[in-house]
Amino acid sequence: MSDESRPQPAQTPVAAVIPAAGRGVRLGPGAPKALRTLNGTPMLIHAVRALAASRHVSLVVVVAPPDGAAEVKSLLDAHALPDRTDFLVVPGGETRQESVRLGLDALPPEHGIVLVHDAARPLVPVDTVDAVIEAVRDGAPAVVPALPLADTVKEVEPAAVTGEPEPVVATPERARLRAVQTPQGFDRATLVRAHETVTGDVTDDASMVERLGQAVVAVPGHEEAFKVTRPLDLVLAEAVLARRRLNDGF
Ligand SMILES: Nc1ccn([C@@H]2O[C@H](COP(=O)(O)OP(=O)(O)OP(=O)(O)O)[C@@H](O)[C@H]2O)c(=O)n1
Ligand SMILES: C[C@](O)(CO)[C@H](O)COP(=O)(O)O
Repeated sequence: MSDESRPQPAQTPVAAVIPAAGRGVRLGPGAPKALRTLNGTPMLIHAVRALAASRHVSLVVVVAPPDGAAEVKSLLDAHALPDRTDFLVVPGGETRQESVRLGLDALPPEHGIVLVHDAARPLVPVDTVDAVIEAVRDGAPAVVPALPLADTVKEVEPAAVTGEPEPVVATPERARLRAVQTPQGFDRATLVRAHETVTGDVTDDASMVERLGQAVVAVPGHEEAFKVTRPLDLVLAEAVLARRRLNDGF
């Protein structure tokens, strides 16, 4: 068993890095995605509250749009957030990978467990956050929340021009596939090493740990942890918030 796969002491502090520096091109013209509102509250604030709802998370590092750190600081000051949680804001980079690395660079030394959570997944339930933390505490160097797929997936030869027919080359066995969400949880040393070592295009942090040859495990994700990517996702997110309000009776 490597150093990184030993169970973590129960008191190991947990920090969350929230990359929020993306433009949201697929959502269409407007403010940077994390600053757009859902039922009147910026998506980023929903995401920060979702992570700070875990009593294990003692620090949230928000990675703001490169020229938006001051605006994000003001937003955090203007919204009610738990007292037990500290907040830091740092400017982000050109890619998600770079933004996460800038967030990691800002972490104080004591946080041995790090969650990385997309600002674009504002409605993740706290039970999902806690399940990820628990699996890291139990000794997994990297943990992803994941769901089975509803659609059949095809591998294609991508067309040079969008909209042109694409030859299908394979159909992976759906029962073995999972759609991966965030927060992804890590033993901090493992995640830092992954960001120092792995180069090239990646779409999530756990795949960087896989490239180190370290184990990554999946725990059950949640439908409400979906990523707000396209305009219809905004409609779904506001509907989820409305349903929560009804269920909470206010
Ligand atoms: N340079 C970047 C790019 C993305 N992100 C963050 O990474 C998360 C996942 O990215 P995605 O959903 O793709 O957001 P965008 O990059 O904003 O979307 P798009 O690709 O449509 O522009 C988001 O919270 C986004 O803000 C980031 O911090 N820095
Ligand atoms: C990290 C992620 O949310 C896991 O599903 C996803 O890969 C982010 O992709 P994006 O294209 O940066 O939204």
